[in-house]
Amino acid sequence: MKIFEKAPAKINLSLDVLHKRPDGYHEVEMVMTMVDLADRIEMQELSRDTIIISSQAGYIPLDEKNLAFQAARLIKDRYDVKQGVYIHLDKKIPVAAGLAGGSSDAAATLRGLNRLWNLNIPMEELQVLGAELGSDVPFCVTGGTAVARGRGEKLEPIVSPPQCWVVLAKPPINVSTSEIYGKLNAREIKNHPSTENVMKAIREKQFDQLCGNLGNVLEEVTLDLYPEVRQLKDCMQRLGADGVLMSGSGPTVFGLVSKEAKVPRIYNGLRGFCKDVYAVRMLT
Ligand SMILES: C[C@@](CO)(OP(=O)(O)O)[C@H](O)COP(=O)(O)OP(=O)(O)OC[C@H]1O[C@@H](n2ccc(N)nc2=O)[C@H](O)[C@@H]1O
Ligand SMILES: Nc1ncnc2c1ncn2[C@@H]1O[C@H](COP(=O)(O)OP(=O)(O)O)[C@@H](O)[C@H]1O
Repeated sequence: MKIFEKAPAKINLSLDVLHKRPDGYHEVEMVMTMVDLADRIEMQELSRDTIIISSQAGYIPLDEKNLAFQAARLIKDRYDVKQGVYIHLDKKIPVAAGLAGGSSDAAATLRGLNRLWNLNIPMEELQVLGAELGSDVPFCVTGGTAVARGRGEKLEPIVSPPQCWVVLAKPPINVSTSEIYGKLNAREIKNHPSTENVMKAIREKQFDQLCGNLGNVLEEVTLDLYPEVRQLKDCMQRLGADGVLMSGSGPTVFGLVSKEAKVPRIYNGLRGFCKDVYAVRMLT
C-alpha cells in the first residue's frame, strides 16, 4: 500500500524568549500557524525491515540524519513494527529557512505511518513522540494555529488568523537555529513582543492589529549577523506588505498582505532581490 501526506511550512507570527533553561534550551512563547507551501510525502510499505528515503532535492541528507527517517525509526522501535517503509520526500519548502520543513516532514511521517500501519496512536501521543525529534515537531503534528510554550512542545490551539496572503522570501544564506539561540542573550532582549496582543488580534480577526503586533526576538541576532535579512525586511516593507517579520531563526522573511491586488508588485519586486520567493495563503 502507498499513502501520501502533506507537510506544510510554519511561520511564527510572534516569537518571544522568556529565559534560558538549565537544560540549554530556551523557554519560548510563540504564536505559530501554517501556510500553503508544503512538501509532499509518499510512504510505501516494504516487507523488508528497512527504512529507505529518497528525494528530488539534492541538498538534504537521505540517511539517519533525515528527520523523516528518524520519525520512521522512532515509530518502528516504539510500537515494535517489523515492516519497513520507502519514503519519498517531494521538497517544496526551502531548507534551513526558519519554516520548519524538516520538522513538518517528520510530523507528516508520524501521521502517515500511524495510518499505513494501523497503529491508532492518538494525536497527543504522536506529539509527545514528535518532541523527541525536535521542538517544532509537536506543533507540526496537528498544525492549525497555536501558542507554543515550553521549548515549543506545550501547545494551546487557537482560532485561525484573519485570512490573508503571505509572501515569503528566503535570501541565499544558511542559518543555524542553534547558533542563533546560542548568540541570544535572554537577559538583554530589548523588545519583547506581546503574545497577548497577537492572540487578541487573531481572536478578534483584526488584521491591522495583527500586523502591528508581529514580533520576533531572534531578529536581534539574525539581522545583526546577516544584514541581507534586514535589507529584505526593508524591501518588503517598501513594496507595501502590511506586516513584515522574520520567521523562526530565519533567514526567511514573510509579509502579510490583505489585498490580493498588491501581491504581484511585492512578489516581482522581491524576485529582483532573491530567487526563493513564494506568494501563498495562510492555511485556515
Ligand atoms: C526557532 C524555531 C521557532 O519555531 O524554529 P526554526 O527557526 O528552527 O524553524 C524553533 O524554536 C526551533 O525549533 P527546532 O528547529 O525544532 O529546534 P530543535 O531541533 O529542537 O533545536 C535546535 C537547537 O536550537 C536551540 N533551541 C531550540 C528550541 C528552544 N526552545 N530553545 C533552544 O535553545 C537548541 O540549541 C537546540 O539544540
Ligand atoms: N526532511 C528534511 N527536510 C529538510 N531538512 C532536513 C530534513 N531532515 C533533516 N534536515 C536537516 O535539518 C536542518 C534544518 O532544516 P529545516 O527543518 O528545513 O530548517 P528550519 O529548522 O530552519 O526550519 C537542515 O540542516 C537539514 O539538512
